[in-house]
Amino acid sequence: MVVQDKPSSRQYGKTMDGNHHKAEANILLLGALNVGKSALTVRFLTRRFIGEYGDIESIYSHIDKIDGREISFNIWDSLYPQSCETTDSISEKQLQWADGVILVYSICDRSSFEVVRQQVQLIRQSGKLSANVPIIIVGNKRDLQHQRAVSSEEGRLSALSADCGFFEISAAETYHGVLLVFHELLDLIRESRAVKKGVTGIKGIVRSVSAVFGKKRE
Ligand SMILES: Nc1nc2c(ncn2[C@@H]2O[C@H](COP(=O)(O)OP(=O)(O)OP(=O)(O)O)[C@@H](O)[C@H]2O)c(=O)[nH]1
Repeated sequence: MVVQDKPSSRQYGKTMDGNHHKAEANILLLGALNVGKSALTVRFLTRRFIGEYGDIESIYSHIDKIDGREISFNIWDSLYPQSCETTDSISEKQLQWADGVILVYSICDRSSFEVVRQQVQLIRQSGKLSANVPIIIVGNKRDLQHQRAVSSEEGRLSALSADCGFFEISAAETYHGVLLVFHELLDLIRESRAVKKGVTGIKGIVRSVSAVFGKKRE
């Protein structure tokens, strides 16, 4: 694992013509304070849950092998700005950098769910190219059922209405759920790149048909 301390679009972003010449995905994690963004990142990178993470904003680089192919993940674990209005909680630079976004809330913290709802609107209504960026909404801390403040249905519906993927997971309890989130986002990123190039693979067609007929994808 290589820890990068300074987000840099020159180092990790797309090339000047917007193409990626190697299998690389820039993934931006957003969401309110204390929802588990760092826990998710560290779980994905190390398979471990260490409990306390500190307030560090970093880009982590990690190479993974998926279906026999090497893919380089760059993960921007962001800090929710405490002093800003929610409307300023995502920077232009972050959105330009990101190939895909994971929006995290805690199922026990209603206000963190509202932050995600605002952030998804902010992205989708930005009127920029990045408005169509693939997004997955994640309800974390699923292990804390007794403190649940947001139902699964509500989370799922919000995601559906903004054309986002949706997962409920516990970064504390399992690695598998976290892995699924990143792999699903990678699939969406690949589809989005194929659509931009005018090529829609069989998987994309299956997804479109599934969406029309309401088949669950999880
Ligand atoms: N029970 C439970 N606790 C979790 C889970 N994920 C994270 N936590 C705890 O929630 C707290 C916040 O986790 P972080 O990963 O630091 O959250 P963050 O969103 O990165 O927080 P900031 O850096 O403040 O923005 C820590 O005490 C974690 O141990 C989970 O799935 N279940």
